[in-house]
Amino acid sequence: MTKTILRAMAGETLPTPPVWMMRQAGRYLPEYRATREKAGDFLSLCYTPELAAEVTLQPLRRFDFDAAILFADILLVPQALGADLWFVKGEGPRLSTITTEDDFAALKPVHAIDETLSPIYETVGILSRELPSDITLIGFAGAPWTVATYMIAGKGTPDQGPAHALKDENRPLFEQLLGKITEATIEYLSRQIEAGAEVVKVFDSWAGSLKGEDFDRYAVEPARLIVEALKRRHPDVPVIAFPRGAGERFAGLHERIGAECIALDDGVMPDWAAKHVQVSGCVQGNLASSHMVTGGEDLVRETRRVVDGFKGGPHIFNLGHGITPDADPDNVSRMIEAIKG
Ligand SMILES: Cc1c2[nH]c(c1CCC(=O)O)Cc1[nH]c(c(CCC(=O)O)c1C)Cc1[nH]c(c(CCC(=O)O)c1C)Cc1[nH]c(c(C)c1CCC(=O)O)C2
Repeated sequence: MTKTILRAMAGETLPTPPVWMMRQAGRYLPEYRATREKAGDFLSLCYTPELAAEVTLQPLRRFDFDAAILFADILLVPQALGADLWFVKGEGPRLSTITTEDDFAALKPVHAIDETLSPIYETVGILSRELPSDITLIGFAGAPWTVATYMIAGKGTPDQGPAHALKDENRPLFEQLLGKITEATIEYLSRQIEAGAEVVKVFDSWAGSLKGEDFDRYAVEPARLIVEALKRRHPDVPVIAFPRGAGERFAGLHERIGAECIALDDGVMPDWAAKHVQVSGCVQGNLASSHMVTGGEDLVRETRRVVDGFKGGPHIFNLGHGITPDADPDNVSRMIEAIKG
């Protein structure tokens, strides 16, 4: 086992952490914008395997990254379950909403998702053949709670209010929806692994808005179920869980979820996280993505602080959240230089 990402996820402390970046294929790169133009729109890009593979590979041609992440989106699963999905320029995703028993009953069965998602597995297959042998291929899906927040509201919301409201007003329906997304996610990630994904990551971008017992029931438990089911089918494929905004609740999550790696956002300090999270296994993170816009001495200093903070244990360097479209690609090079020298 030579790939650095897999070594870190197996618990090895490396002299230099391997690095990749959330949204590393994205609008901050002119070559991404050109390929997206060629595809016509974002969803066509996701569903055209040759082009999706092309944009996945673009950042690796520029930067010394140790992993490639499949180019797709967490909202393809709701679409595969029968929700309408479209993107409004400058605003973000829109979906048909699930707020009643009838809406839920109209969704397709879980086994039908492959009809929509097979081009994604094809992209994974292309990447698994074309990637350099030292680069790890990461597949991903959204976590059930985060995906549900979009399915219930029909769009992104600052506080996930509509999903919290459904949870309070019709908990059985809310739990049925989460259960269905959980099952679909297990199938989707299994197919990605069978097509060649070497690691899978579960993005729970809105986990932080779940309070008290809700965090355990709707962030931790679905992630645990997904990991458990994947381990039964693919025991050797490591998992990254990213319950963004978990704060102090990041402590103990390796054990509770069963994931080899816990991804940290920039809301926790490396010193704290080394002591309370990294003691239990590999961590990924957590430079604030704003440094990719502002650059300068702060970028170098903060990059070193993250590297030094986690140097005592297994660590994969990453940002705390996705790189933004206004980022300067030169700052990515500076960050990697500060990590790898
Ligand atoms: C919540 C969420 C989504 N998608 C995703 C999340 C979870 C992580 C997070 O919190 O960022 C995850 C995601 N989205 C995308 C990836 C690809 C892999 C990667 O490079 O990390 C991944 C892992 C591509 C994308 N997904 C999207 C883009 C931008 C699309 C474009 O080219 O216009 C990319 C590169 C679109 C998207 N997709 C989503 C939103 C809210 C948006 C619009 C926001 C925006 O416009 O930046 C849903």
